[in-house]
Amino acid sequence: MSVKDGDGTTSQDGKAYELQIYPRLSLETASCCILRVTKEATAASVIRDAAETLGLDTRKLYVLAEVKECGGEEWVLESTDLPVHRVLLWPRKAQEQHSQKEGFYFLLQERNHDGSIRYVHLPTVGNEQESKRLVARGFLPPQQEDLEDLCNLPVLNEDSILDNLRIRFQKKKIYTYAGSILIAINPFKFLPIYNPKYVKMYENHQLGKLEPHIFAIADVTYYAMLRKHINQCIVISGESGSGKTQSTNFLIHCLTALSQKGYASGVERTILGAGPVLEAFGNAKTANNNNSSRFGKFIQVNYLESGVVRGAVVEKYLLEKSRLVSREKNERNYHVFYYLLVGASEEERREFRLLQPEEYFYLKQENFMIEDADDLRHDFERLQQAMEMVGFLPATKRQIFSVLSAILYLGNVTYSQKSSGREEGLDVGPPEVLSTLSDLLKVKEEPLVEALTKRKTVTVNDKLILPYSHSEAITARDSMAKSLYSALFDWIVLRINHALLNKKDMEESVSCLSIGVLDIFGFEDFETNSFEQFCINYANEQLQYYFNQHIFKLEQEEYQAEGITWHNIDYTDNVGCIHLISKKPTGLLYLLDEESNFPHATDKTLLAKFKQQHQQNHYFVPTPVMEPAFVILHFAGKVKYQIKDFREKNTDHMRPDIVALLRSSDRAYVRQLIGMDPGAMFRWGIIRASIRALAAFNEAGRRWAAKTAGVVRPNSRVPLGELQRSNVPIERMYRHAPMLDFSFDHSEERPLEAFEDIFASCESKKDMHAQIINSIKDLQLDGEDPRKLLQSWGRLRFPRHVLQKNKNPKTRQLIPKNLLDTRSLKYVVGLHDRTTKSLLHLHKKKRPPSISAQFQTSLSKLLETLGKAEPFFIRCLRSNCLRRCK
Ligand SMILES: Nc1ncnc2c1ncn2[C@@H]1O[C@H](COP(=O)(O)OP(=O)(O)OP(=O)(O)O)[C@@H](O)[C@H]1O
Repeated sequence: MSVKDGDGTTSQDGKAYELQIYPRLSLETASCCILRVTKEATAASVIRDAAETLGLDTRKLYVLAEVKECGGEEWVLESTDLPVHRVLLWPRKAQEQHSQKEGFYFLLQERNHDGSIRYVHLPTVGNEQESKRLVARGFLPPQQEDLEDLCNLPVLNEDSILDNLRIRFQKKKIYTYAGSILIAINPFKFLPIYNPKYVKMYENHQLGKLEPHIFAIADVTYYAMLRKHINQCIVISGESGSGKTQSTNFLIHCLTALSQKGYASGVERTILGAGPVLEAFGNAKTANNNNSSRFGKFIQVNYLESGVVRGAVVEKYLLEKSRLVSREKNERNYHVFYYLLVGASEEERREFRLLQPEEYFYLKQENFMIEDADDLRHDFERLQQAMEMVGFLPATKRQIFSVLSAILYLGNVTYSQKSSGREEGLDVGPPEVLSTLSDLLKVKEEPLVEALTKRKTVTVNDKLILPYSHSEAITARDSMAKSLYSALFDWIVLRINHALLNKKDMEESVSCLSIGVLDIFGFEDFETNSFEQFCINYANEQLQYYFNQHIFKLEQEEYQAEGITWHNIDYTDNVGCIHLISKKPTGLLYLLDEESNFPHATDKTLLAKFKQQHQQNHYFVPTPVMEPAFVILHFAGKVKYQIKDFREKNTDHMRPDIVALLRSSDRAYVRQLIGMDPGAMFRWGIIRASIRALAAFNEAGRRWAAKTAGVVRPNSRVPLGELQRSNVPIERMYRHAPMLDFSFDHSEERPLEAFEDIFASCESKKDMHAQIINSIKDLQLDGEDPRKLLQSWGRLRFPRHVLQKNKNPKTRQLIPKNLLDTRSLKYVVGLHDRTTKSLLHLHKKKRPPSISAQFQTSLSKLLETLGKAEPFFIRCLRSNCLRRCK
């Protein structure tokens, strides 16, 4: 796709876009047709134009499918979907060159009258099966050098297993079974085995009948769920860069495709948008992977009993917060910072007060070089498009970017010892950084400086204010940045879940079936391991235990119960290690919590406690007395953990004085981030959007009136102030909501003609009012009746001619429907807010739960969900670079 300005068809944004459409039909046609369309062109109009251009029989039915070869994805567009919007999510190169070889394109396919798609050229499996049958009957010699299932190896040892995997991998067979477990070796290159033909080929097939494939696992879980009415889960494990996230994407795609028979539903579209948003905020370039997920996730796809997707939920685990303030050389901070800094327009740069990337302390610690500026610019556009797909209004996007900018500025806060002799404490600066910070976060400078330099402690009788030492102040500053970012990430996950929610989920009576996919960080053993690795490896111990239970223990018990002669297989039972870490009351995590709460404790006393309590434990390996570290014998090997900062990291919540500071912000979004009332901002966001739309309606009316009277007024916009003056209830609303930031939203500026279009969609003034009432009826306006507000809006001028002439019954939704309901938002908050609350110190108890306790809670919740489901396992392996698929 390419963008052309000026000539030809133009969209609201003044651009015409080129689409290349490849026919995949039973009859021979031209290899491709090129259309020039606007951003608003629907799939239906594109199909019509393509069929005409290609000279096809227009009585036949066709569908348009978006193909993303690298993800194995093929999404059939609904007639109202907008193809150009999809293209805007593609990588830059694919957008610019838009040929099939870039792996992103549109297909035109034929559709049957029952709605199913007519697939042509399905791969044939007949011959292969025939030859297998001949081999089985002894007519052909067995010619297999490699086996699809490791369980069939005549000799089962490490060498034979690795040989088999290697031979298969060299033949580009990256998948192998070990019983029902799928082993996937990352080929680091695209293999053409993921398009919908393969989804179809594996549909409703018994595992093992066809070549091993990830779609086979998706298919088995889907049909097992429907047949047995039991939830299913797929646990994906493997080291960083082994392909877990890619596998998750293939699975989610297949699981939704199976259910929709080729059509993308609203949920899938939201999932589609959720991916790039989560990726921008939760992924970063690391030494092992240019796009490494720095958080664990569990995506649960919910189904109706009929097998149709009805919603989805994303749960996240342990975002790596430390990356925000420091990381290894050649690694990067979260993608979104670079997207913003390189991709923002001049206007955005001014608004968010952006500097050059190398001017930020939080970004310049690594060997800083941005060679991929064009990609980053494109990724920023893609991110914005994806944010829109999950329902972020332009104003919300701007609030998010302001917070990101504030986080970066925090890193530039510096300290020096107070110069004036007698006064103790620190000077904080530089002044321009502090004033920008105060402006971006909308907090007063004085309390900001206080929070950055002094600790406030409240005791029973007294309030103590103590100045930080230099290193304590740096920790406090970084802690503020980390907490803000992780609150932002939690908020984004929450809003994605809100967009993915199906209202039926709120009704208990609706019976629920689901398939969950767990993509969680693998076992870690670095040169220096700390608290983060300790938590991650503990999660892996728990998952290994779950794996053992299902693969060995339960299976063997079943054999015994059925009286089958069976020699129990020895497996490494890791329950001892789990007890060492988490058994009450002396497990390492409990000792850590104890020492984290004890005011005089240090890392040293913590280590002494560990040693004293567990000296005799087989899983607690002795270390030299002086070494500030301890070693644990994990199922995957010994790992040495440095005790330094364990206590501090375990209690790294948002500090109460920082919470108090942010609560005083004049920016509703910042207050919302720290958990005041997630609903409030959301409601006001919608009202604000409605008011803006109405202001513009009004102006369009004026313009029309002026035009018909032969006068064209140059000033095309009513200042909101004018609106305010003329409408008493609106004025009252301003008073009721002093925190609202009603400054005009420039990024939302659209030509007024666009609003005439909206007028055109309403049959009458009554109709327009009905739409707006409908849009805001769920909102609680602090006792204000929305109808009263509308009465005043009724005084706005409407262009009579448009209202009279237009009889088009199709109405247009001003604000996405699924985002209009605060009840559902509250429901999602209830589901996911536990960790946010803890993080932000909002618990009723005096002390919020420690980070490890929160992690343990979310892990137990996960294990409980997994425990109720039938599991499948995918083990991802990272191929080494010498033997990668050529
Ligand atoms: N099946 C596959 N086909 C083609 N390329 C793949 C496949 N699996 C993985 N890759 C490539 O390998 C890269 C790393 O994979 P991925 O990000 O999924 O790893 P990961 O295990 O999730 O890593 P991390 O734990 O760091 O997030 C991907 O960016 C992709 O380019």
